[in-house]
Order: sequence, then C-alpha cells, then structure tokens
Amino acid sequence: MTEMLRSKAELRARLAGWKRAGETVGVVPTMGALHAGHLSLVEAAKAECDRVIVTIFVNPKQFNNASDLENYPRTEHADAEKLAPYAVDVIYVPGPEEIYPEGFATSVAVSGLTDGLCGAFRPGHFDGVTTVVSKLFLQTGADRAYFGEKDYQQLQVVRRMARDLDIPVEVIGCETVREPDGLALSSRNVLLPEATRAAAPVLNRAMVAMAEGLRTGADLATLKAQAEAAILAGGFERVEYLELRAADGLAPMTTLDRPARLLAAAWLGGVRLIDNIPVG
Ligand SMILES: Nc1ncnc2c1ncn2[C@@H]1O[C@H](COP(=O)(O)OP(=O)(O)OP(=O)(O)O)[C@@H](O)[C@H]1O
Ligand SMILES: CC(C)(CO)[C@@H](O)C(=O)[O-]
Ligand code: BAL
Repeated sequence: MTEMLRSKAELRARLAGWKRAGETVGVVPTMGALHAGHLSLVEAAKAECDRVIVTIFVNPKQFNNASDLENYPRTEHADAEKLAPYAVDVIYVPGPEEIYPEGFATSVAVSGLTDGLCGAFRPGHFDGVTTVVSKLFLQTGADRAYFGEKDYQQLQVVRRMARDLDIPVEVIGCETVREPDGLALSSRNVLLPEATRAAAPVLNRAMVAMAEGLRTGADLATLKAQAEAAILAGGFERVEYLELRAADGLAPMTTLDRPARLLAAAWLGGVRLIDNIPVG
C-alpha cells in the first residue's frame, strides 16, 4: 500500500530526494471520498510526472455551511484501497495543524473570477479554496497540478491564483467523468436520497438540450427558461444558477462569438449538484 504521510516535515524529506534527482512532481488535490473522477486525475498525473502525490484534506475554510462540512463523506481507508492500483508515491493526509497552525492569519483571495456562479452562492468558499491550494502547492513543490473540469470555476480561479502569485506550477484541467446516464461524478452524490437518484441526470440532460439550442441560434433567455422548467419538472427543488460564460475568463455571454461554457448549480434531495459543459 502507498505510504501515507501526515506531516509536512515528512513530506519535505521525501521531496528533497526527488528534487535532487531532477524528478518532476505532480499533485492531485482532493478532499477524499475518492471516485473515478479523482482517479482520472491520478491517471493523468501518473502519465506525465515522475512522482505523484495525492492530497486528502477536508478543508474547513471552504465550507460556507456547517452541516455540509459535518456531512461531507470521509472514507480514508477506502480511499487508500482505491489508490493502491495506481501506485502513487505518497498520499498526503495533513492534520489540520499542518495546514492551519495556531495563529494562522493569512488568506489568499482571487477577485473578479470568484464574484458570480458558485462564488455568489457560497460566500468565502473560493477564498478557502485558494488559501488551501496555495499551501498545498507550496508544501508539495509540485511542477504540475491536476484539477477536474467538473469544478470549472475552481479550475479557472486556481490557475489565476498560481499565475498571479508566480507559483511555478502548471495547472492542468481534466475532463469531467460521468455516470452512464450523464450525471457528473461527485463525492456528494452518495448523499443523494435513493428516491432522487433517478432524477439527477435531468440537470445534465437539460444543459445538453440548451447547448444544442444555442448552437442552432435559438434565443438564450427562452432556452434558459425551458431548461430551468425541465430541471424543476424533473424533481429538482431549486436552480441556483444556469449561465452561459466565456470558457476562458468566465465573462457573461449572450451570443456564441467565442468558446463558451454552460454552467449550473441546482438542488436535488437537499444536495447541491453542479455541472458544466462546453458550448460552441
Ligand atoms: N466527475 C469528475 N470528473 C473529473 N474530475 C473530478 C470529478 N469530480 C471531482 N473531480 C475533481 O477532483 C478534485 C477533487 O475534488 P473533490 O474532492 O472536491 O471531489 P468532488 O467529487 O468534486 O466532491 P464535491 O462533492 O466536493 O464536489 C477536483 O479537482 C475536482 O474537480
Ligand atoms: C481543490 C480542493 C481539494 C481544495 O480543498 C477542493 O476544492 C476540491 O476537492 O475540489
Ligand atoms: N469540489 C469542490 C469542493 C467543494 O465543493 O467544496
């Protein structure tokens, strides 16, 4: 079984040898409860880097809701078993004091990109993400870092943060892995009440139909209203947002004059699901 390291001192000792040997290091940051989406990031890292570190840390600073943090699935033993076939070099599972030692007083925040979409509905969330991810980049000294497109806004925000702070890491986005019915894999999917699981792909289906409509030139507002109605009729309680944004930079868009992304968040069975797909 792959070595699990719990302190940055142990991690630093391991890194020193790799760096001396001129080996490239890839990191896959996660909050655990691993699924095939995470494993696709591990596969990409293994293919491109000499050494691979998977981090598992349920970051309290990025949860804007106490019950979301409390209910977040924690499955460390199963996670290690799922990673075993990939033979990564280290699973880094820092305790809270390794990330937020007594007296920790610093926050890393990206403005602009974090204003809308998930940023508007999860106050403080992205500051928590960029604070922890900057620490994980610095602690692991990674040359490359792998993130899922499932969390598309997060990917853009992390990329901007690394660029703005001159952290010498290449941030790589990997395609969303989905269930056969289209539902994007997510650690929170296990929290969906059984009776609601069948309704979950309605979100992706409505987005795909909306993207097709956009490609044929139909009116954005009409398509959006139709998609929201379909999502609610399918059993979702609420659509938080459903927006067309520039694929690069996330500026709001009304026409398909450059590559775009359709992004959505909606609630089903008390669980918040997000998804996004390319358009144009
Ligand atoms: N279906 C997926 N396809 C590809 N990457 C994914 C997928 N789901 C998550 N990831 C990526 O895995 C990394 C770790 O994500 P995280 O541990 O939060 O899992 P998650 O499934 O996104 O959980 P959550 O329920 O918090 O959304 C992130 O870069 C995330 O984008
Ligand atoms: C990047 C991350 C591991 C930071 O806690 C988290 O936001 C996630 O799992 O996507
Ligand atoms: N997958 C992004 C982490 C979060 O939802 O908090």
